[in-house]
Amino acid sequence: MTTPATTTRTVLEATGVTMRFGGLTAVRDVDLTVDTGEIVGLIGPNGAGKTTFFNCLTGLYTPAEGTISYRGTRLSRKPHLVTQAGIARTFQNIRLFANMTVLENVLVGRHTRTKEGLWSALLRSPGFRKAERDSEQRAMELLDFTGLATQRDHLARNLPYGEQRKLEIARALASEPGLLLLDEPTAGMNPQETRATQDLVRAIRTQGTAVLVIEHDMRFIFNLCDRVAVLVQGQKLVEGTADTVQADERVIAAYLGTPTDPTTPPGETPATTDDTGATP
Ligand SMILES: Nc1ncnc2c1ncn2[C@@H]1O[C@H](COP(=O)(O)OP(=O)(O)OP(=O)(O)O)[C@@H](O)[C@H]1O
Repeated sequence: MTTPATTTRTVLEATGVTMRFGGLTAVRDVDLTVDTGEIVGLIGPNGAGKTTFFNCLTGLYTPAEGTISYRGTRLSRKPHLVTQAGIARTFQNIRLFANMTVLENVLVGRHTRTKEGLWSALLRSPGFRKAERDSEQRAMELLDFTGLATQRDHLARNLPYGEQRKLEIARALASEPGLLLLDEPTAGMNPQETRATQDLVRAIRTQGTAVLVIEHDMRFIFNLCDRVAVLVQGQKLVEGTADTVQADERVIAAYLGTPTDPTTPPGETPATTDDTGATP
């Protein structure tokens, strides 16, 4: 099914996405697009709904309302099919295979791009061995790209924290995504590692993968992103360039936690409860 409004440049188009947990509306009527060659930031205070929105995009959650399309085609609600379609992600809490090597972790990320089936693998057919060699070559390219090639045989759990985050990115890239979702990629990093991650994300964009990134480090976001969307209490409050977002008083109010509802445009009455009666 194609979405007529989508342009050929649009990689991701999310429209009216709403996700509820019982009485809590964690994401409310959020629209967001990411175009080819873009790095888009998603920011907001703790509990604003950023990770929940990512989980809706990747099929981990099924939104109550809204549509999500990748390159004009509605996405399946099954995470492995979303990856196969071209969206890869990293997680806020690192999810590596701790007792596998660095190289093996990246090879796992290749599985959606390997056509050889179970019997081919069990019989170690020539086709399977060729696919295995190609996968390993691509995995090594990605380890070079992310600066992890010399650690290829180290166990993932023995890597320093910053390198584990890089390995998560390498593994996500192994599925050859057109869109990469990064959930707090610099959490726990020192300033030098954060700058290196900034360069890495730019390089990923240069290689043709659009990026949507959640991050609390504002310097990182404003230095890096072409466009920034701000979520507050599940709603998109503002979207624009770094300058637009930084100058918006409602964004400042949301971060400082002023008692007025920052999602209410000036002159309107603030909403205090959601439609289920719960305070968002
Ligand atoms: N599985 C869940 N069940 C119930 N409530 C949830 C669930 N996941 C998230 N929430 C709630 O939804 C709201 C949004 O949470 P979410 O983790 O998406 O926010 P966030 O913007 O990613 O926050 P942070 O920056 O702290 O990671 C919060 O109130 C959270 O408690």
